[in-house]
Amino acid sequence: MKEALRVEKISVYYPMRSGVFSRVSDYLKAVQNVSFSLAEGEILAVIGESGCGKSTLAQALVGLLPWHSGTYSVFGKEVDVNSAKAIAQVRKSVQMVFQDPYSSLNPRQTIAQILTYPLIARGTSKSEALEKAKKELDLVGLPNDSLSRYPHEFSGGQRQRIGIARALMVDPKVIIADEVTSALDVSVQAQVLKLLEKLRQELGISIIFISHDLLTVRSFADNVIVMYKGREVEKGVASEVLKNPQHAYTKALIASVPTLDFERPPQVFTGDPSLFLADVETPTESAS
Ligand SMILES: Nc1ncnc2c1ncn2[C@@H]1O[C@H](COP(=O)(O)OP(=O)(O)OP(=O)(O)O)[C@@H](O)[C@H]1O
Repeated sequence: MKEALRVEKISVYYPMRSGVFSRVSDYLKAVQNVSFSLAEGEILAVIGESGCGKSTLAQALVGLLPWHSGTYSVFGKEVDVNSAKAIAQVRKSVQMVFQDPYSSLNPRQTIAQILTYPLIARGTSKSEALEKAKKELDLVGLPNDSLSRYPHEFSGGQRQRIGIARALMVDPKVIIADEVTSALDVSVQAQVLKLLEKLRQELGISIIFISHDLLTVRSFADNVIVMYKGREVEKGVASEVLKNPQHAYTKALIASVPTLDFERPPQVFTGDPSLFLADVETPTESAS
């Protein structure tokens, strides 16, 4: 299968500021040396506890955050990760759908304005953009009369569909879905997952699926990366990693979801958390 994305050793740091002049005094190393490859039509899950760097990774992949280091290729073409402009270009083929369907849509804009903006900004005519918006609304299962309505007139699941339709407006090859179901009811979650699966099947779209929900990841994703404190600790076929985890942290993560572990009774990890990183390469680069 063709490779959609290849990321080698991406690191993303947040500057920490202190003092009267708000100088950068240190860096928070939110993502450190994470590598992966994403094939066309693949669903790759990224899991790990809150704060482990999943959203930071996602945002860096679409140029919303600067890279500290690493290399990036998109459909075989190397991207200059030191150029914010070059990474922003990636958004022509890599689109992000955000966690919160309530705040990710501008409440003052109609759905028509929200959907057509990315195309009109690129020079497409209004009528052509509107035709495309109707097509994408149809694909995500919303009626055309949604176009004249505002985000508050829709349910959470419908808003998430609108978020997905907005991403689809530029015909992306990859969608990064950052916790797209976590704000939704269970039954609505299933509908959104079904929609993502349809996009993969019908359009061959690859999906990076960021989630806390290990049960969903086990059934939905092909492969998984497990992150802990900004680093990858384990990766592989999702069903295998979640059935037979090798790393102490993955085991602990799974143990916190007792229903996932059919073969062993529910257990709580009581070991030293620092052991999780014992077999992970320690980065040597400096933030300066
Ligand atoms: N804008 C920011 N400035 C400084 N630090 C940040 C910023 N955003 C996130 N962080 C920190 O970076 C680390 C990684 O955060 P991130 O949001 O990527 O984690 P996450 O795994 O997506 O968490 P969650 O599952 O809760 O969304 C955390 O320590 C977080 O506090």
